Formats: sequence, C-alpha cells, structure tokens
Amino acid sequence: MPADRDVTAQLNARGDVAVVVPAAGAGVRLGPGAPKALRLLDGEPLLVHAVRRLAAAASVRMIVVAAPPADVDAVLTLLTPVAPVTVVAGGADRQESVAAALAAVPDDVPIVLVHDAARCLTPPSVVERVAAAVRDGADAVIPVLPVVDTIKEVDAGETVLGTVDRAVLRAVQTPQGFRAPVLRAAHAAAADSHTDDAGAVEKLGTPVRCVPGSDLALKITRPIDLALATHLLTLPDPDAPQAAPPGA
Ligand SMILES: Nc1ccn([C@@H]2O[C@H](COP(=O)(O)OP(=O)(O)OP(=O)(O)O)[C@@H](O)[C@H]2O)c(=O)n1
Ligand SMILES: C[C@](O)(CO)[C@H](O)COP(=O)(O)O
Repeated sequence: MPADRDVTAQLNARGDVAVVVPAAGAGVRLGPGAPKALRLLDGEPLLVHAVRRLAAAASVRMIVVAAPPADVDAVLTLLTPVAPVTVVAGGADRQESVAAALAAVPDDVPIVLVHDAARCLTPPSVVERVAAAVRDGADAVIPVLPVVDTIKEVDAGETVLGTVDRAVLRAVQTPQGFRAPVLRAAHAAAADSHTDDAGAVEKLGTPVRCVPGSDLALKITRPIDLALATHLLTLPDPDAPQAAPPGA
C-alpha cells in the first residue's frame, strides 16, 4: 500500500482533469546528485517548475505526484506553497510510479493526464490543448513534434540497415491525456513495460491522436538539457497575453 498525503487536495473544483506526475526517478543520466525532480533549475526544484505550470491550467482539478519513496513528506512540504497536491510513493520504474499515482485519482474525474516532472517547462497551453482533444472525443492524446534529424536503423554492430522515412515519425512528449477508464484499462492490461502511457493504450488497439507539442516541453535528461532549460527560462512566456499593437 503506497503512502499518500492530502488525498482530497483540489485546485479548480469545476476542472475535469487530474494530472498524474511521475517524479520518482533518480536522474542517473543527469549525473550524481539528488533525485532528478528535486534538482535545481534557476534556484527551484524541477518539480516546483512543473507543478506551477500544471496548476496554472484552468482545466486541472487535482495533481497527484509520485515522489521518491523516501521523500514523500518533503515533497508535500515543498509543493504546498505552490499548489494543492496529493503525494504518493513512486515505484521502481516510471510505469509503476504512474500506476501508484493513478490509484489516488478518484473515479469521478473524467480525464487523466500523465506528465513527466522532467518536462518541467511545459506551458499550460499544452496541458489545455491535450485536455481539449480528449474532451473533444479522443480516447488518448499525445503532444508531438516533427523529427528534425535523419534517423538510421542499425544492427548490433552499429552498421546501418537503412534510413527511416522521418516524415512519418514524431517525437513524443508529455502530458499525455486519456479518458480515465481507458488509461486504467491500459495499465491493468499492461503485461510488459512501456516507455510511455500511450504505448500501453496502443496495445489495446485504441487509437491515439496527436496534437502539437512544444519546444519548451523538452525532457531534462542530460546535463546539457539543464543548461538549455536555464536559457529557455529567460525567453518570453509563450502563454502571456500579447500586447495590443499601437493604435489598436
Ligand atoms: N521509478 C521512476 C522512474 C522515473 N520516473 C519519472 O518518469 C519521468 C521520465 O523519466 P526520466 O526522465 O527518464 O527520469 P529518470 O528515470 O529519473 O532518468 P534516468 O533514466 O536518467 O535515471 C521523470 O519525471 C521521472 O521522475 C518515476 O516517476 N519513477
Ligand atoms: C514518456 C516520455 O517522456 C515520452 O517521450 C518518455 O517515453 C519517457 O522515457 P524515459 O526513458 O522514461 O525518459
């Protein structure tokens, strides 16, 4: 039974979205240090940046964070000034962490989004775009970007087998959005591991719809991503209202 805290925490009572935030990873590829979600970007933990942006999305009713098991109380203390959250203990891999957080989402929330804490600069507009597509009738929705590199398939000896047609490829981000029963069924049926939640839904034969992602939704994985994110924070907020042109 996972530990959990503040299971009634709510943001916007009229919102129809619960966001599940897997944040229990170690961050091995980032190098030695605290669990990745607790490492600092511009003086604040990645998780604080992520939750602040989720809480700014009007559709979001509740946020459930899967934290490193040893840090459940510390994460609740950290996030309480940022937004009302529920915090549960994460699992051994991302899939287990998502399942633990999903278990804390009440059955009356119709839409569930799954969002990596590591994609901590994702703007609220992407959250709303994904939620809107689910509300519009899709069972499952993923934010994507076109692939900009040429992609080669290789064999075990690193010899090229062929060039993949990148026009049919997409780089997949989070938040990924689902009708809640679809996500629950996919997790219940998942026999093997999947690197994203839409992958489990695909295995059920359920169509997954793509919507545009954002360069700001990059996943902080390696040290260079932290450097890039530090620079991205200096750019204008893409969701800020545009100033009216002179004379308008
Ligand atoms: N046991 C785990 C592993 C990962 N995650 C979360 O899943 C998201 C995507 O994972 P990734 O970016 O690969 O994070 P890490 O697993 O921490 O990275 P690494 O493989 O470098 O350790 C992150 O927000 C991470 O905290 C999680 O909740 N529980
Ligand atoms: C869910 C995800 O962010 C979509 O791109 C990605 O699959 C996570 O993969 P990771 O290996 O756990 O970082």
